[in-house]
Amino acid sequence: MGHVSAIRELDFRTRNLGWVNRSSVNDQAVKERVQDMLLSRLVHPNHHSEWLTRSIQCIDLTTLAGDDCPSNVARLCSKAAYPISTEVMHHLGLDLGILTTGAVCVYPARVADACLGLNRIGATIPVASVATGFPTGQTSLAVRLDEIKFAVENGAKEIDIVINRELALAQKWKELYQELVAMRKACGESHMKSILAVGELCNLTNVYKASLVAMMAGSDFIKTSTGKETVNATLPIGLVMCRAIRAYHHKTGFKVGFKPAGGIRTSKDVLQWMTLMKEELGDEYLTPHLFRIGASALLTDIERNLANQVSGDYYLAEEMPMA
Ligand SMILES: O=C[C@H](O)COP(=O)(O)O
Repeated sequence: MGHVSAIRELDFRTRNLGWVNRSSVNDQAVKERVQDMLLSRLVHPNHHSEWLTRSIQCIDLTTLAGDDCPSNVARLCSKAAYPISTEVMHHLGLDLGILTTGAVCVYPARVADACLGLNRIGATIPVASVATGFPTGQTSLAVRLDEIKFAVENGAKEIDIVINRELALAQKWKELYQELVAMRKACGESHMKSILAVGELCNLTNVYKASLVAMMAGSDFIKTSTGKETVNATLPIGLVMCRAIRAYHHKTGFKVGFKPAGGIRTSKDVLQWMTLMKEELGDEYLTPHLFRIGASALLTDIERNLANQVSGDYYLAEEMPMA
C-alpha cells in the first residue's frame, strides 16, 4: 500500500504525539554502532562497481544555485538520463538508456525547464522541486504552501519541503505536525520529501522526534539536510533517522523512504551510506522508491571510479563528460 494514497483514508490516525514525547536517543550507542559498521561491514572492493552503478539510480541529481538557468538545467537533465559514458556502460554490460538517476532536483522556478529538458530527450525521470522557502523556511505558511502548489502545477512529481526548525526546537510537535499535514495536502498526488535540516536541530533526540512527526504527517521520504546548513548528512544522524523509519514501519506498516543529502561527494561516501541502509533497513531500501541521495557533485566521482575500472586510468573530474 502506497503511503500517499493510504494517508487520505487514514484520517491521520497514525498521529501519536505521546510516542514522540517519550522518545530519546542514546548518543554513545549511536556512535558505537556507526564505528562498528565502518570497521566491519563495508562493501568488499570486488563489488564496488556493482554497488556504485546501483547507487546512480538512487541519486537525485541536483542543482540549487542562484544562477541556474534553462541551459544548465537542460544539461543536468541529459546527465540524469545518460549518467555514464557509452564505453563504461558497455563494459558493465548495460544497454544505453537503461540506467538513469532517480530524479533531477531543482528550484521551483526551474521545474518547467527541467520537465521540458527531460521531455525533449524522451526521459521519464521525475522532477523534484525544493519548496517552502528552501533552505530556511523563513516565510509565512501561506507563502510556503503556495510555493508547493506552484511547483506541482509546473510538473514536479516530488516536493522536497523544509520543516519549521523553530517549532522543532521549541518541542511544538503538534504544531509542526499540523504544518506538515497542510504541506502534504498541498502536494496532492506528488510525493512529499521532508527535509529536517538536522544540523539545526541541536541533538539526536530532536532528529528522531522530528523524523517521527514528519512520517506521521504523511511524508513519503525523510531527508537529512538542504546542503546549505553548516552540518549536513552525517552517518550518526542517518542511523537515527533509519531507526525512526524502522520503528514507524513496525508500528504502522508504512515504509517511508530515506534521503541523505548535503556534502555527499565521493564514491566512498556513497558506499558507506548504502551499507547503512542495508544494515539497518535491508536490501529493499537500496532501491529508488525507498532510497535517494541528494547530491550535486557525487555522480562525477562515481563516474571517475567506474571509468577507472574500465581503463585502469584515473581521470580528473573535469575530464568526465558534462562534469
Ligand atoms: O538536496 C540536495 C543538496 O542540496 C545537495 O547538496 P550538495 O550540493 O552538497 O551535494
